[in-house]
This record gives sequence, structure tokens and C-alpha cells, in this order.
Amino acid sequence: MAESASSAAADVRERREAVRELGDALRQLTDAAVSTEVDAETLREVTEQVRGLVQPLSAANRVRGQMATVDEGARRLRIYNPAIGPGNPVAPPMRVEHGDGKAIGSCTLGLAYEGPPSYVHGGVSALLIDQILGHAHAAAGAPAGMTVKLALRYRRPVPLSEPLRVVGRIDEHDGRWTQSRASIATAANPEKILVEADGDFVVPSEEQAARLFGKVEGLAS
Ligand SMILES: CCCCCCCCCCCC(=O)SCCNC(=O)CCNC(=O)[C@H](O)C(C)(C)COP(=O)(O)OP(=O)(O)OC[C@H]1O[C@@H](n2cnc3c(N)ncnc32)[C@H](O)[C@@H]1OP(=O)(O)O
Repeated sequence: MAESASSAAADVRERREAVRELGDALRQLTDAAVSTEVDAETLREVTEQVRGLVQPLSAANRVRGQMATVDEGARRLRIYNPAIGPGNPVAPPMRVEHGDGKAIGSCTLGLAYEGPPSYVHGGVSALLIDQILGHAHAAAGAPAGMTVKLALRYRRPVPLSEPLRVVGRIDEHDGRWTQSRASIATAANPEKILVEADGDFVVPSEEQAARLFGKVEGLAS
């Protein structure tokens, strides 16, 4: 029994590693796809090859309402999270550390995240900010809730292809409700704030949580 449990755990670890490798390969592919200038014939050849990859992956899959079997609980490691998940090709992925009651994220964004030419799309900045504020709750020891308000000020454009520093912290904590603050700067010039944001988060009540998430399979708290 103990042996089969440890072999199941080893299998999940192995799949987790493979998911990360696939995520890395897909990010390379995405970067190549949004920066390519090859001719139409080459584009169509590659399209056929990529279509051929869908079926093997879909042979066993999950749908809405099922947690990924490679996740580690709802709050610890979400491997397909679109901001930090190494398995999600949409994710840069941002790496997050905690220090001094704050959450600090690092990432470099390529052409897949371009908005104004050579700068980051404003919606991508909002994604990173929302995520870092989630981690700021953990860094401050506050219960993690859901974003109910996010206000961003885009003070200067955020450059592509430069290491970024994303910082989030909690200002006020009152029961289920928190007020928080975040910023984006380049790692090279962390004092010059490019984007700043205020966010309000609310922890769903038991009744709200049951209504929103009660039917999700594999959801560990
Ligand atoms: C390891 C880390 C991983 C970190 C993982 C990182 C995760 C990334 C973070 C991503 C987060 C998201 O994107 S979340 C996805 C985007 N957000 C959403 O979809 C949320 C949608 N909104 C909702 O579903 C709802 O607003 C709920 C369920 C969240 C809340 O319901 P509600 O009806 O709006 O609010 P309600 O129950 O009235 O409760 C509000 C509570 O807050 C209090 N409250 C409200 N305003 C204030 C205020 N100004 N000052 C004090 N308190 C206030 C109220 O008194 C009440 O407390 P009391 O009187 O009851 O005590």
C-alpha cells in the first residue's frame, strides 16, 4: 500500500517535470511564432505539424471543474496558472519570492506580450499585478481572497526584453477584506515606477465559496 502510494507520488513528480518541459518548449514555439518572418509555405507546413500535436495531448484531459492532477492544492502550486504556471505557455512565467512582508515577482516579457510597439500590453501588466497581490496576501499572512477591485495607473510604458520587478504588499486588513498596493519597475531601475496599482480583495464567505467552488473536483484547501 505504502509502496503504491510512493510510486503514485513519483509518477506525479515525473509528470510535473514533463509538464514544465512542455511549457518551456511551447513558450519557445510561441516566441518563434510571434517573431517569425518566414514565407507562407513554411508557415503552413508548421501549422500542419502543430495540428498533429493536439490529438496525443487530448488523449487524456480535464475539463472545467476538475483540478489538474499535477497541481499541489488550490493555493500552493497551480502549474497552469497564466501568470506563474510553468506548464502554461501563456505565462512568462513570473517567479515569486516573499521578503519583508512583501511579494516580489521577476520576469522578462518577449514579443508575445507586446502592446504598443516594443512595450508591454497593459492587460498583461494587470495580469502580473493581480497575481502578485495574491502572493502579497501570503507574504503578509493575510487570508487569500478574490480580487474585487483593481485600479491601475500606467505612468510610463513597460519595456519588453528587460528583466522586470513586480512588488505587491498589503496596506489594510479587516476581516475578509484587504486593501493592497503593487508596482512594476525594471529590475535595473526599481525606484522608477512604471505601473502602480491599488487592489481590494475579499475572502468569499463559506456560503459563497460553496456556491463558487463546491463542485470542483480535486480542490484541496
Ligand atoms: C501562495 C499564494 C498563491 C496566490 C494565488 C494567487 C492567485 C492570483 C490572484 C488572482 C485573483 C483573481 O484573479 S480572482 C478572480 C477575479 N475576481 C473575481 O472573479 C471576484 C468576483 N466577485 C465575487 O465573486 C464576489 O465579489 C465575492 C464572492 C468575492 C464577494 O462577494 P460580495 O457580495 O462582493 O461581498 P460580501 O459577501 O458582501 O463581502 C464583502 C466583505 O468585505 C467587507 N468589505 C467590503 N468593502 C469593505 C471596506 N471598504 N472596508 C472594510 N470591509 C469591507 C464587507 O463588510 C464584507 O465583510 P463581512 O461584513 O461579511 O465581514
